[in-house]
Amino acid sequence: MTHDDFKVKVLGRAEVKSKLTPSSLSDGTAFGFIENDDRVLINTTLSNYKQDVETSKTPISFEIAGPHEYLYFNPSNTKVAIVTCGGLCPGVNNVIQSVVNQLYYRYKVKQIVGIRYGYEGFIAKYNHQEVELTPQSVDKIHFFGGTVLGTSRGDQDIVQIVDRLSKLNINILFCIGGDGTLRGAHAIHQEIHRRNLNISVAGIPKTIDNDINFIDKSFGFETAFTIANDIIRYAHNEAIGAYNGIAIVKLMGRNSGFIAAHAALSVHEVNLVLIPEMAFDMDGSNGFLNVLQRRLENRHHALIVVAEGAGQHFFDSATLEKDASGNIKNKDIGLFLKEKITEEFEAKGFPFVLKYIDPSYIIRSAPANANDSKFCGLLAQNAVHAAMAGKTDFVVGHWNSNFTLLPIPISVSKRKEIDVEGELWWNVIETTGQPASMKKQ
Ligand SMILES: Nc1ncnc2c1ncn2[C@@H]1O[C@H](COP(=O)(O)OP(=O)(O)O)[C@@H](O)[C@H]1O
Ligand SMILES: O=P(O)(O)OC[C@H]1O[C@](O)(COP(=O)(O)O)[C@@H](O)[C@@H]1O
Ligand SMILES: [Mg+2]
Repeated sequence: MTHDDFKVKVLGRAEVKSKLTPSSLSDGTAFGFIENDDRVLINTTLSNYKQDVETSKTPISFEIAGPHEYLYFNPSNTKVAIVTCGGLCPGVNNVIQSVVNQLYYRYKVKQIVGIRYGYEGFIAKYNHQEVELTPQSVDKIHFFGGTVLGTSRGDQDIVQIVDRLSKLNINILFCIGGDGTLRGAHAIHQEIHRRNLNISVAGIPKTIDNDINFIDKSFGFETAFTIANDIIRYAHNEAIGAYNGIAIVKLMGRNSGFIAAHAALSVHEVNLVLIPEMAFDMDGSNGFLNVLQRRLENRHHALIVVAEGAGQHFFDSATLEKDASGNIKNKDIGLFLKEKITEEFEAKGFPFVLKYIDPSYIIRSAPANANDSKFCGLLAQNAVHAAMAGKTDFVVGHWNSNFTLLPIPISVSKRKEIDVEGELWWNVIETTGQPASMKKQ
């Protein structure tokens, strides 16, 4: 990937050149506007910088998000739509509320509609009516988890979506969702471009899985692993309450183990973490079952956190199922571990007590915690700034302490995963004391 791949698109033909009133103090000091060439480096190490200088390469960087002085859209006749798609995630209502408030109060955009039940809401056959959104109608929604607009999975016809956007005279579409939603947003942008329409498409990264590339965290992720933290601590009591007590907590994380890894790091009592990125064996002296038995022989209890996508290689790939959006439906690795442990230890006559805990949707349907609430508000404000400046096919992100904008194709080019040779995974290994490898020897 090169520097140019990271350039955010701007709508072609400017309709108006409205100006944003600067935010200023009573003494006249104004907060600065962002220029298009304000950028933050992806890699800030000195060695990387030296290497780029030596090879005369333009280092890869992201556009910094923020208010632009010149606006592409004229606020008085701008119409905006907001849609929420994919799985629930803490903070979706905070984002909806902050987009509405920022548009209404900061930009004086008064025409805002909510699309019901994800991309489905654009399609006539479902007969979902748009809802008008005002600061009053979104007043208290941030106190609640879920999404007031409703959501859905499943492919929808992009041509019909753009037909509906045109019919409603929408100028900006905010798509709140994960990688699937962003792929959909890009497809919508391409159809808009093909028809030469001036509609901006903006993404806001929602997913508890935290698997969106080049974004250091998606909103909702932190709340999800914080809820998991409590559950793991309680599970620990179950483990220590019995001789050779084993507690297994399964956490969401379809293809990436960020929730499991961060939750385990936040608890400290976890002894084994299993994630999709790490291959492991059941048998053999270094395999999972022997590692667990040794742990029990030494300490007489064990706390295991397993991400739902871990160990899928134990299941028959011929029976693989997909959800309506084409995402893999993982088999239950928690139940599988429970069965294997029971089989093995019973056959050996090794005493144990096992509790399997699957908090499932509980970690994602709650309202956002304080840090996520703050993060949601700022992501939303920055998405509005960029969209009003005519940027399109972008997702607002966060990197190296800055809010950023990146082209949607870049954000979905690859799923973000834990590097098992990287710092985060080593932190987990050092905190849990688990072996670096659980492969057969
Ligand atoms: N390549 C794509 N083109 C168009 N729509 C897509 C594409 N990929 C996913 N979508 C749609 O985006 C929506 C959300 O995707 P999904 O994977 O369920 O959730 P998430 O956005 O949380 O990853 C679904 O309606 C899905 O059909
Ligand atoms: O709601 P569903 O369809 O059961 O999906 C469960 C999946 O949704 C998630 O919670 C989040 O996935 P998305 O961010 O892709 O929507 C995954 O962790 C989990 O595998
Ligand atoms: Mg997804």
